[in-house]
Amino acid sequence: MVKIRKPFLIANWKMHKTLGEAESFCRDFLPRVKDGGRVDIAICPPFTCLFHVKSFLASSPVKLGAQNMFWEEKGAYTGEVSPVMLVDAGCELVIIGHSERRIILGETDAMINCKVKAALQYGLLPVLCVGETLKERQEKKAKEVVRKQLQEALEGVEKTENLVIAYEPVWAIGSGLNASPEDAEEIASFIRGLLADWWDREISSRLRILYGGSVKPENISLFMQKENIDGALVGGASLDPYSFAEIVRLSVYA
Ligand SMILES: O=C(CO)COP(=O)(O)O
Repeated sequence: MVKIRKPFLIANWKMHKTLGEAESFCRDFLPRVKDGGRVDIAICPPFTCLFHVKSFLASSPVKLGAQNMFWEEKGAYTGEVSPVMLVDAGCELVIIGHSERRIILGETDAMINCKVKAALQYGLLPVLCVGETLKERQEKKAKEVVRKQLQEALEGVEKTENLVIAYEPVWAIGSGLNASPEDAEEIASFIRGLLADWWDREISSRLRILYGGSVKPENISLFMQKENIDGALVGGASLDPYSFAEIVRLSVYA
């Protein structure tokens, strides 16, 4: 199948890696992904490693991203990091609304909406995460939940191509239990349909929708073969340079 959208593979390291470990990853990973023409690749390290990782990415096609940010430019917000600071550290993208932040840290759809708007305002590509819990899936509410999360996150956001949506069912994250490629495709296609209704079909057909949740070299091709899945947001398997490089390689040839 020929897709018009370029595959996008994003490593979300979550709260893993010291400076030394990040450096060692870069030394092993970057020589394996020299050809950036056919796929977009990004690494999202913890804040403490951003600037250091950027120094290794200078001559590579790999982009730098953050895992979160606050929406204000500066001020008395102890512990927060602003979009301006992320751009300054070399970031091009930022993950917003990850389920771990929603569930463990109490992030609301309204906060996520502020973050999406701030990312766009400061020139960062928002990677907006949505996805249902196991209970919601069992109650057949997956689409309803995803629709509400998307609607609230994009409230007041002008139609734009500078957006990536990551469908990450909560029960598939870090569990080893990936969603079936068919279930993931059903939701990805639902998301594309919503964006076509809310914005327009042209923009919606160009937006990249990623799947996330227990992606590994053994299953990436199955997801990439689906019409509406344009890549993956990878947690655990992105911590190992060889496994993430293999995921990138397989995503191009699926
Ligand atoms: O949360 C994820 C990526 O953001 C997925 O994590 P795992 O790949 O470890 O399941």
